[in-house]
Amino acid sequence: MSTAAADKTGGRAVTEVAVGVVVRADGSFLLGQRPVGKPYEGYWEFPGGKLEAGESVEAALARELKEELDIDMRACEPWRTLEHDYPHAYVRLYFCKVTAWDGEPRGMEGQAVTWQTLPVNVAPLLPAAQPVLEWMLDERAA
Ligand SMILES: Nc1nc2c([nH]c(=O)n2[C@H]2C[C@H](O)[C@@H](COP(=O)(O)OP(=O)(O)OP(=O)(O)O)O2)c(=O)[nH]1
Repeated sequence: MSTAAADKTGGRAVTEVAVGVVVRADGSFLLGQRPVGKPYEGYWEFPGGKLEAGESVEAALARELKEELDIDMRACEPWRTLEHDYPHAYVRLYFCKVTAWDGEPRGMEGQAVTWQTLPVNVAPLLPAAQPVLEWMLDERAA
């Protein structure tokens, strides 16, 4: 018998993803460009990646930020969760604000990285990264 969850995901497993909104004191935030060979290559995204088995969101994010950007995360605060149905996967994204880290971010996988403010001047963004910009605008207006 199908359940609501199975209907929503089309019977697929949910891919859980830890995503960092890495924010500097001046409000600028980091975007990276997805490397060649990944789904949506060339699209801009917030840094992060899939949780490994048994891994917490925070541990996954710290690992991904080290692997992708060579920074050591020091402070991370869970922010919002978003689900998105892509052709390649049904994803659940755990967005966290990262406000303290050691090191200077650089693209360790050959990807471009950029500090941005609103409105961003890069495109396209991943479909499930776009709402983050609206959340930031909402917070700024509050
Ligand atoms: N990092 C990140 N992923 C996002 C964002 N928005 C969004 O829909 N996603 C999706 C795209 C992918 O389906 C998934 C992340 O998986 P990924 O392939 O980048 O993860 P990974 O680095 O662990 O990949 P892998 O090469 O190890 O398989 O989440 C975002 O802003 N940042």
